[in-house]
Amino acid sequence: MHPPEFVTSGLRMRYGTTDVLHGVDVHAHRGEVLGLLGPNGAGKTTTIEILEGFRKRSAGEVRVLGVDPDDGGEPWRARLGIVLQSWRDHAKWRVRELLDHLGRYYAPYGTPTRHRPYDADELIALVGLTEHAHTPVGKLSGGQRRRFDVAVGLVGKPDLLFLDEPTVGFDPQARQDFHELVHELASREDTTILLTTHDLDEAEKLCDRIVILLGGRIAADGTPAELAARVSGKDEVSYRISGESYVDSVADATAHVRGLFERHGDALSELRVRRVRLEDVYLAMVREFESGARTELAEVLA
Ligand SMILES: Nc1ncnc2c1ncn2[C@@H]1O[C@H](COP(=O)(O)OP(=O)(O)OP(=O)(O)O)[C@@H](O)[C@H]1O
Repeated sequence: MHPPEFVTSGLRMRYGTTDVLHGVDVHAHRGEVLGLLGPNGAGKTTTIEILEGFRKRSAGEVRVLGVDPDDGGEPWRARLGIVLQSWRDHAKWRVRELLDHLGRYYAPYGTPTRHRPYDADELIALVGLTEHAHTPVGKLSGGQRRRFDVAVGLVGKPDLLFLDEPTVGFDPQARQDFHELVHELASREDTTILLTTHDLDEAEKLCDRIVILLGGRIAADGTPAELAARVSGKDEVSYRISGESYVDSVADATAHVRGLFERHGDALSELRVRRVRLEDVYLAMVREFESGARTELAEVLA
């Protein structure tokens, strides 16, 4: 197997006297879509900015495309694609013009297998902005602007793409288009993608693997199915019998439903089975973490 496209080991970050990353070990292989989840302030952006070479870490080992980001030169930078949480300049440039302009920076870094940059029109079509190719960037709507941000991140045909909350402000159609785009980039272009999102359904759909960061520490790392299995036994079966409502938490919903029919037959109605979703696991972990943090604080204050 190839070495990971990026890897951190014992990554620590301290702002002033506050530690925000306490030894984070995370990696992704080529073509993998990795989701970095966690509540506000967990350290996601800090982690991404260290990988991008925008922030100097306090301690730990980091390799991104085989290079320490603190020493990354232009050829290294040209292989990264970055979509920041917000980016507000270039208002007067038009969409096509600006992509064309930015694309030129990447031209010398093309390889026989990876032509750089993207053709501007192809890229504009890919993010669904063809109708706005000649609109000044400052006149795009919020969601259109976000599509444009994604195009800026992609223009150099990156090997490794960082997406920090890429779908904020997307309407449902834009969201679905974007999900298809991510799948296509990972499968057809072998692009490795690290993304943060607060939309758990999106993470479940998009990510091959998910890392949950809580208070600057990794609380979980696994496929969406592996994480959901952590609360296995918790499929929810709800139903009514003779007007009374019931909700059961069960390991094997099929067997449970069979038993219900055997015992109650026609008296059973409004049967629903709800499988465990990533959101349930995530919220349970965040609640557990927060109650632990409150206990710790109470102990300090006592
Ligand atoms: N430049 C800075 N100086 C001091 N503290 C900072 C700085 N940047 C971030 N922090 C702190 O570091 C912690 C982690 O912030 P970070 O932005 O990495 O979180 P996040 O997980 O990306 O959050 P969000 O979901 O809100 O984007 C927060 O407590 C934040 O206040």
